[in-house]
Amino acid sequence: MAPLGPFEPAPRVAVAVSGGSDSLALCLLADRWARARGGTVFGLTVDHRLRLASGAEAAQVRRWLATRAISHRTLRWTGTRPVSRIQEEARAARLALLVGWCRQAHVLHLLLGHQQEDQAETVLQRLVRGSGIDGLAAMAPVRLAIESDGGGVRMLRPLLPVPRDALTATLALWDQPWIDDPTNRDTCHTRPRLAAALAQLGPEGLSAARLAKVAERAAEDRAALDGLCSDLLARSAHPAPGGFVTLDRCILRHAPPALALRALSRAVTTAPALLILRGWSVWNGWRSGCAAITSGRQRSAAVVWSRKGMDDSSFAGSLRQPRRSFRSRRATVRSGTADSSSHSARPPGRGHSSCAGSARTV
Ligand SMILES: Nc1ncnc2c1ncn2[C@@H]1O[C@H](COP(=O)(O)OP(=O)(O)OP(=O)(O)O)[C@@H](O)[C@H]1O
Repeated sequence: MAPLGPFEPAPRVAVAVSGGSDSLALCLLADRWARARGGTVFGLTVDHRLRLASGAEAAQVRRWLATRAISHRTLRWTGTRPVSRIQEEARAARLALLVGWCRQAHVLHLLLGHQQEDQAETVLQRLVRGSGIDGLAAMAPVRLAIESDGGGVRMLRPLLPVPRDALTATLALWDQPWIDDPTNRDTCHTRPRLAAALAQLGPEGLSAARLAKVAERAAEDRAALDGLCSDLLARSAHPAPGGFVTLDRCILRHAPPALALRALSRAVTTAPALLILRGWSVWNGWRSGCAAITSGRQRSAAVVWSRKGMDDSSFAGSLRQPRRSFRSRRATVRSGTADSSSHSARPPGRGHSSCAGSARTV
């Protein structure tokens, strides 16, 4: 696994502790690691207030950590209870609370307790969705959570290669009980069903360790492709008048399609305005600021306009391309392709955030 550091000399780290075996073990292990370096651990428990027991569980975690002289904070979710996608909403709210606390306390590292089985289930989930290597790379051991003001927190998952059994054994050794959340076994939820599927395939040789290895390899391949993609963008992007960036279609056209699409996808997600088209063609040159690459095979494509340059990570820019030009260009694309998307009927500058969502799937 990639190194989790760097850490400051006396590291101050927060650990997200639900009270389950994984995050509790992580908190105790992190505490030992930090103390040995003169650092401090803060245990953070989010009380989602979605279950009756959640307040009592947070208080229990606090007591357990207090006996080991580990600081603890309970963060309460005060938002209105969502009516649908409760798990996703709760996870998003939890991360926002955890990252927000770290920012305010000037803690740079937030540790999460996902372990090998969690990673394996994520890989299975992505396989079911038909993901490519980006999806199969599953959860990253290190991720930056960047907030709107540009500040950020490093989210670390040190336990991804560690099997759950090793963690429960560690807790048993230290005589530390944990909270057993029955919803983790409730087959109404996807993850317990995936865990059951994984267990069923055990006799065929499939294991959490193997699936976690798939994720690790996919992450390595993705990193290599990302490097090639950066080279390709550096070679194909040229500044154009008016603050635009033009992507050189010849260079993109001669790149392997998977790489060219990745480059376009990267350009789309870093450009202030974009539009999705479909078909198979590569072209550019519309008012010096437009480039497109599309793939019939993947049925997705992107047109990128950038006023500020390829490195601009904001979607805030507005686009004032004349509709007429857009339509005529769209006709050109259609004439050379088998398919055209309803997205393409959207004039530039309108609703580009929905296009942004599609762009990530490019
Ligand atoms: N209520 C919470 N408060 C703080 N952190 C949480 C909470 N719920 C989950 N986490 C963090 O997210 C990680 C993954 O969440 P997940 O729902 O898979 O864990 P869990 O099964 O509830 O608990 P554990 O992973 O500790 O056994 C946890 O290991 C923990 O670091």
